Amino acid sequence: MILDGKAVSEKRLEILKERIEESGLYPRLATVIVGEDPASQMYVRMKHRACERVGIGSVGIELPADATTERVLEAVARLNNDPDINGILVQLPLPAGVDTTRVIEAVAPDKDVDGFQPCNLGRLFSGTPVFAPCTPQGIMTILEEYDVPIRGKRAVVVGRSIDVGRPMAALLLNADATVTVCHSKTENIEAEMRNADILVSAIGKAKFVGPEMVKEGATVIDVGINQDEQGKLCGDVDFEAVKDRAGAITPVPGGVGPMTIATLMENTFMAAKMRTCDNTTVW
Ligand SMILES: Nc1nc2c(c(=O)[nH]1)N[C@@H](CN(C=O)c1ccc(C(=O)N[C@@H](CCC(=O)O)C(=O)O)cc1)CN2
Repeated sequence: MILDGKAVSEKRLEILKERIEESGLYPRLATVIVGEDPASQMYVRMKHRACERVGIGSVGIELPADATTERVLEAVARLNNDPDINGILVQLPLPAGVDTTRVIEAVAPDKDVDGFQPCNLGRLFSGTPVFAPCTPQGIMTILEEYDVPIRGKRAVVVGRSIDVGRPMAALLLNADATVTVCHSKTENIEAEMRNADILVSAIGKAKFVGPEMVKEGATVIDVGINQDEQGKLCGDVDFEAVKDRAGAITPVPGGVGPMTIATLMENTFMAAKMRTCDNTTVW
């Protein structure tokens, strides 16, 4: 079975559009991009287009590649204090000269629709998430939409990044999976991966996952955004080689990527709703 993230994202965006209309709210997202990385520019454009589609206002802050950490922190502080902004997203990766940790930590937790701020990651790991990072939360939505069983299953997450691997492990654990996180120092990684009922690959190595690493019938989730030898977009999984062994698999493109953006829209609406509840939020 192909897990069609594009189709799921379309469905979720349509539902969200209706909910936003019914709410009478006009949520607003601010994006911050530093530098001119073409891929980051494309993702930010996609986010603004999605905002327009569902009825979320958006503003884009563009800073030059040589912006200092202080300059980026100033922009974030201004957005934190702007009562018209519900969600703030700092597009990653930031240029090498900018301290990513300081910038992420500076985002107000109740506007952190990316879910990377330590308060939000802490809540996620304590089992009481507010905003979960968009890519792993989008994967949970795909699993839910396709009724993939999680409780009691063995899940293996390959990659331990703050934006995908670690929060993915927390979300699967919160859903009662038995979770293993593998990384570059894991011994006998293939044996770990072959144990997985749900295998999530987020390592950024083109076609790294072959059929010999996949248990027959496993659900395989590919978070990779890589280029193959011909420069064509491909995932971490060798899709053609693995698809007949897997029980279910996400393609690249059209799998996890579109869900990242749909989830960002959902998080932004949630931020706007939380603000209107009592103007204090859970923080
Ligand atoms: N602040 C953030 N930065 C980054 C995040 C994030 O969640 N927050 N994730 C990635 C990039 N990303 C969104 O920012 C993203 C990546 C891919 C896609 C997507 O829909 N991809 C399409 C293919 C598009 C193409 O043609 O290249 C797909 O997979 O079908 C959306 C968003 C890193 N930075």
